Amino acid sequence: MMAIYRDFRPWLLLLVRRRRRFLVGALLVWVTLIAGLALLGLSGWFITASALTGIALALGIPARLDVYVPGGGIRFFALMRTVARYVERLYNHNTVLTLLADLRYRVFGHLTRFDDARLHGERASDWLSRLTADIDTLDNFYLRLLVPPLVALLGVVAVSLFVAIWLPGIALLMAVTLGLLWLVATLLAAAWGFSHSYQQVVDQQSLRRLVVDQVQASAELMSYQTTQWHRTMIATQEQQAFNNQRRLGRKAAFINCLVSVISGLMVVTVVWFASLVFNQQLVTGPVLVMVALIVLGVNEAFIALPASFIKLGASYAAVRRLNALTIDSSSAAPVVMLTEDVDLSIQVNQLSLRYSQTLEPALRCINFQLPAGKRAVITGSSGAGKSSLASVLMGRLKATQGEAVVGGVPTWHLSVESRANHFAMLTQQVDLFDASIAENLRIANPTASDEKLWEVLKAVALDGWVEQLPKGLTTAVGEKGQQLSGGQGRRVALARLMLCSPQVVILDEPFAGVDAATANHLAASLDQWLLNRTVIFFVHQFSSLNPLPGVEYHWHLDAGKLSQCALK
Ligand SMILES: Nc1ncnc2c1ncn2[C@@H]1O[C@H](COP(=O)(O)OP(=O)(O)OP(=O)(O)O)[C@@H](O)[C@H]1O
Repeated sequence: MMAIYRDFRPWLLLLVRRRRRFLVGALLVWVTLIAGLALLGLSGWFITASALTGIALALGIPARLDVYVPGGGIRFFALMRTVARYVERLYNHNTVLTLLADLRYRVFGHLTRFDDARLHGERASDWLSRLTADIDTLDNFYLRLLVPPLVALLGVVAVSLFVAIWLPGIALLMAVTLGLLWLVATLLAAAWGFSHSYQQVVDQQSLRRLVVDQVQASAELMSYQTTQWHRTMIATQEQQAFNNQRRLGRKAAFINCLVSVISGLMVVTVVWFASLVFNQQLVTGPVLVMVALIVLGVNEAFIALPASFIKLGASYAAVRRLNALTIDSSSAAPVVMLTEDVDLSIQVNQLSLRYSQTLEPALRCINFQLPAGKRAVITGSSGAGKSSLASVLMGRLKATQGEAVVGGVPTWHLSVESRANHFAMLTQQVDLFDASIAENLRIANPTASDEKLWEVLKAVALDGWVEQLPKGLTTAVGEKGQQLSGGQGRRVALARLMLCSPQVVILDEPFAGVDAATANHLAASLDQWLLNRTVIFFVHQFSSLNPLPGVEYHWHLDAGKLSQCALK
């Protein structure tokens, strides 16, 4: 129980920050409920009183009934109920959207502090679940799990006090029974459905993963003739999820049935006791009907409780997964801004890196210095550690030991803004958005003119190709740039890089996927653009096929160890 509270606590604290909104929202729900009960009770009283007065007059017994006050009261409560419900819906939806923004802000805030290894360590479908389903589950928390039980409890107090004016004994019976009903609809429902609703989230997550794999790897599954095997896995997982859901459904139905039986029995008992009191002429007929109707009406506050509380386990599963993000990002580094006129030389001291899931370090005790405005090349075979070193230099990965210092500041400690303003990197895996060529280029510089876009496209030898496309710059590149060849995608990414003005540039395999003539063209353009910038090229081999312009230093990486080489 304590562990559950501990896990929910940070998210409840978010609600506490908005406590005024929360309380006003709950008050509006309560006012709507009370207006509904008053309308029901007063209407019952009025109809019964009118009928009895009519019968009395028909029998020749003198009788009198003021129809104006109760009639006015009925209109007042009917209006109040409608207005309160409208305002409550408006206000509480606004609260939920505000909460959603708080939740997303908190989760995205944690994500921005992750390094590359942590971000890539999770599957895309898992991130999708966390950013959509988990947050949505939590955002239901306020409207389904906090406000309704509070309003139901306050409703019980108000109704019991009201009934106690005429029938104190019956009011006590009602308060006790409704209290019991409250416990059944909240705590019992939550405890009973906890493991199943928790499992439901786990099952959905597994299903989502399997289905995303099936779609993304459909070509491989088909070529190895394993599509059927994978489909069977999905079907098995689906069956497991169905079975669990069925069990949860049965429990929910049982709790609902229990709530209906208890509330039904309570209504019968109240009417029975009230009729005994009526026989003793301690209470009038209209009051008896009014009490019976109010007791019937108050059940409304309990109807939705079991369905919400039986899913507490699902909220808990979502909270635990989101909490894992908070814990992971708690080692966040302080953020330091680089001043504008700082000398951006690169200095690497005793730098080592080991990924959490590996035994061997990817980088071992690396030392080198690159003066500002100079160009270097770091070579290494596949798996030697080039991309890892590039990520550490960019401050996207935290070194296990030692540090990479740029402009006198360890890169890991640099603010996102400083890195964006001063650094640029062409990675091996380029990311293009499902947008037009122009939109993909303008990510680097939203105000760049069409002329500027054509200029950088020319620098990467793509101008001719774009010119002959019917839609030119507005041609869509497809999801992840799938409508471009690998080499074209990399050149669009390189052109995008050339639209910014970084002082430190890291180019990981800049000529991969292009022929020798295009590589020479790119080298000439880069030579011009890289003027006065501090540059490191990462390549497998440094040869005539790899025309790296203006390089003055050459280091070689071998199994994470760096050694200096003579320039040929
Ligand atoms: N996210 C990761 N988690 C665990 N190990 C990793 C991760 N990324 C890289 N490694 C490991 O670190 C070592 C260096 O990898 P890295 O990608 O830096 O090499 P590379 O020289 O860039 O290779 P390539 O030229 O093939 O891209 C490899 O042994 C690799 O398996």
